[in-house]
Amino acid sequence: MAKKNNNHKKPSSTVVFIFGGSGDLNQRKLTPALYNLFIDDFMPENFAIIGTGRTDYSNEKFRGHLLEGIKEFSRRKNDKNATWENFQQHISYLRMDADKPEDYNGITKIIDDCEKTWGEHPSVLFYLAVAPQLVPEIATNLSKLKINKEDKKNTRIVVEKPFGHDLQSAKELNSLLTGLFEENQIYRIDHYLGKETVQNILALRFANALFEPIWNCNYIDHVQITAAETVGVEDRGGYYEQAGALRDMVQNHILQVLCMVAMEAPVSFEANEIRNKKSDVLNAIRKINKHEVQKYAVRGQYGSGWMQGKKEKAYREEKGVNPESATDTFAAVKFYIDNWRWQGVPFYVRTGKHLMEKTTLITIQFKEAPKYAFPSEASETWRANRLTISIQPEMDIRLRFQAKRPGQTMSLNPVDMVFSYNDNYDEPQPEAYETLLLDAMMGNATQFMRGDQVEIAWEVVAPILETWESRPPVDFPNYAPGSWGPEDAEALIARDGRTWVTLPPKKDRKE
Ligand SMILES: NC(=O)C1=CN([C@@H]2O[C@H](COP(=O)(O)OP(=O)(O)OC[C@H]3O[C@@H](n4cnc5c(N)ncnc54)[C@H](OP(=O)(O)O)[C@@H]3O)[C@@H](O)[C@H]2O)C=CC1
Ligand SMILES: O=C1O[C@H](COP(=O)(O)O)[C@@H](O)[C@H](O)[C@H]1O
Repeated sequence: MAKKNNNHKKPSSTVVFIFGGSGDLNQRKLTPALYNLFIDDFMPENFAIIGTGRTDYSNEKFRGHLLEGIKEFSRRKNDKNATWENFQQHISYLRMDADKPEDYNGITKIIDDCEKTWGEHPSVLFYLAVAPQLVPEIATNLSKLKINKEDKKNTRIVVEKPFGHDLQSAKELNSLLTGLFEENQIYRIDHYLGKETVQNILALRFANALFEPIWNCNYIDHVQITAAETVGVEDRGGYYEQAGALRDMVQNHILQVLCMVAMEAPVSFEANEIRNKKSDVLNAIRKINKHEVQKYAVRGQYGSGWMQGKKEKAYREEKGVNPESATDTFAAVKFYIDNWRWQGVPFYVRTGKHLMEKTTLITIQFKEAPKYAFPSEASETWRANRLTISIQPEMDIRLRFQAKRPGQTMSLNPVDMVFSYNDNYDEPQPEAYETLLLDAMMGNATQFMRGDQVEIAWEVVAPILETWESRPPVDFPNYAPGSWGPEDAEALIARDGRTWVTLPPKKDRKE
């Protein structure tokens, strides 16, 4: 069991304002994350969490609403206890309408009160957990506050996804935000970057001399990234109709993960150094010609059907969804990165709702061993050297290689060497939002996206989006819930003589 390093820094005195305090994201993710940081002693001695919204909550009712969220959604399902009693005293609610400039006076008053009580000037984090159309109004009003004028260094704004709807709107939003704030005040969040296993990609690659020499087109045949979900769109049909799988997952989470796999070695973990290296990858992704979209990208939409013993509705029957919707609930794309390291190596990515398994998996498929002396009947499996990085729900890394099966004949079969987080570390893994909220409070923007990255990522998917929008699908719905998506997604990779990799069911895995 690996030993825990208990040396940690804490943020300085901080006031966290959560716009959308009464909303779903705060109840499910943000407050539970802050509570876990409190339990783990990462919160500063002086801190205040202020939820905002138009709902008429008293402080007490608001705290009760958040406690319900902790009980239901936190990795620590805490009942009312002494820790909660202590934590909740830091929480209050500010009723305000984000569209009314005069309501922002309440924010200044709270900051001034905290300063007086704590005897020091606090850092301020504005977390915008609201629909994207509210962001410009809120950001404009916040930029005018005294705190932003007097202390830009310690005033930060976190902007939730979606960051724009397309390249043009992302550019407009960037231009608005960077006109109001310094770039280093803006934290564009992508929660995948807060996942332990995603952050570990850099450790795996750059803290070991073992992998880096073979991490290139000389040794790697191809890379796969699967981000599959078993859930459908649930109650988010209204949002999802405007988004679709390519916008919701590929433009942000999957491209960010791809950057972690493909980037060059950073010289430091400074925010701009990491972001520069990621931007280099995004810039090197080959732009898909609109007339070739069909060759490189596949879209799908789930129909109705039985999944794990339950009858699931078709996407077109979900609440808030157009009965003739052309929105993609599945997307698969083949990317190429045109640089020295990755020339000719395809990166196959796929994501979708109502797929067979909840799994986020990265596969690094190495090339075949050079022609060797073993008789051809020794092995049925070619390309046996493979590294699979399970991001979630399992958290492990498997290195697959050939071994001789015991016996009198030379018979080879692939075996797995496994590193599992659970077997190696006894402390629980922090959730992504814990890591990212702590980083934002500490002023560490390394795992947040810079404006240019978001724009390049939109440029990468733009030809696909535009082609799909101009040519409505003729075959939707085209996959059944509980499958691995449309057949065309199998064809996308099979045409190249490859197949999608999934882990065997847990019960059949040899750990
Ligand atoms: N929920 C999730 O799991 C995820 C959400 N996100 C993103 O986070 C953001 C918020 O999502 P979510 O929490 O689900 O949305 P909700 O619809 O649950 O919450 C929206 C919030 O905005 C507030 N609000 C709306 N209009 C106003 C206004 N005029 N003035 C003040 N407050 C207002 C609402 O408060 P009130 O009604 O009290 O005014 C409510 O607190 C979205 O951008 C979403 O894409 C991102 C990843 C996951
Ligand atoms: O941002 C989003 O991510 C979730 C998937 O997140 P995960 O951490 O559970 O993998 C996805 O369900 C949602 O549609 C999307 O907006």
